[in-house]
Amino acid sequence: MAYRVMTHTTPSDKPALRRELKRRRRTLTAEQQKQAALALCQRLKQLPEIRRTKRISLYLPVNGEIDPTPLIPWLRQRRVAIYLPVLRPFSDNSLWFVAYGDTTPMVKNRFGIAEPCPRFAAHRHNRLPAWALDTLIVPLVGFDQYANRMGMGGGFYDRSLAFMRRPGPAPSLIGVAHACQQVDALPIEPWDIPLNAVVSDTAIVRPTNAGPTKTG
Ligand SMILES: Nc1nc2c(c(=O)[nH]1)N(C=O)[C@@H](CNc1ccc(C(=O)N[C@@H](CCC(=O)O)C(=O)O)cc1)CN2
Ligand SMILES: Nc1ncnc2c1ncn2[C@@H]1O[C@H](COP(=O)(O)OP(=O)(O)OP(=O)(O)O)[C@@H](O)[C@H]1O
Repeated sequence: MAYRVMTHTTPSDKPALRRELKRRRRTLTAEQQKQAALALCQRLKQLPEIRRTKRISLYLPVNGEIDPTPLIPWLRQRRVAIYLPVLRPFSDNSLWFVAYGDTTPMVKNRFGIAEPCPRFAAHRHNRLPAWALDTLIVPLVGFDQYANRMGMGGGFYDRSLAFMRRPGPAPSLIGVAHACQQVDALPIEPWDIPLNAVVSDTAIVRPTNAGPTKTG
């Protein structure tokens, strides 16, 4: 069951809503987290976008985020190349996507999230810009029934995905979150890039014509 609180959210409520949703996921037990991760990955494996992916980005979960990593063995079996988001050095809150394997050297970034180390990421052949991926698994703090998203608030994904506004490559964007991170309606910001779907441990949400559009 999705929680339903804080309807009719206005942009000024965003920081409070973000705090509340981050708090909710931190209260889940280790067992609940494990079950949610498995249920999430079962759903992800059914998605056409994931079944045809060749180059996908995932993330390593922190602070109660739902864990997409049980998908990794299945992806490796299918010879899918796996990438992780890395904070781009000398750039304004945008991301690179760096190849991730068993032997990739890792360090913690300034948010305490493990990522491939800068020396590894510095080699061009180890990384891709977002437009060169075919699928991105996007970590969400919140989502609604129209597949609108709320992230950590840094604008990292929005900035890295700004190319989606122009003609050209358009990777599939799959948001993931716990069911308890669903709210009735999220405020839509002009810079928001629409997702193809949100997948939780209990549902797959696709944007519909019935919902608000995100054209700003
Ligand atoms: N697991 C994971 N990796 C990810 C993201 C994410 O949301 N989840 N990102 C998605 O953008 C990027 C990192 N973006 C982030 C943006 C803000 C905060 C943040 O404000 N964190 C703490 C403060 C921690 C600190 O300053 O030490 C907070 O929650 O208050 C963290 C990560 C790339 N990697
Ligand atoms: N394409 C962009 N160019 C410049 N600034 C941007 C862009 N996209 C978002 N921002 C800025 O990033 C900040 C955070 O945006 P928002 O609160 O929507 O984050 P979010 O969607 O929750 O985070 P994220 O994208 O990291 O998941 C805003 O102040 C916004 O102005």
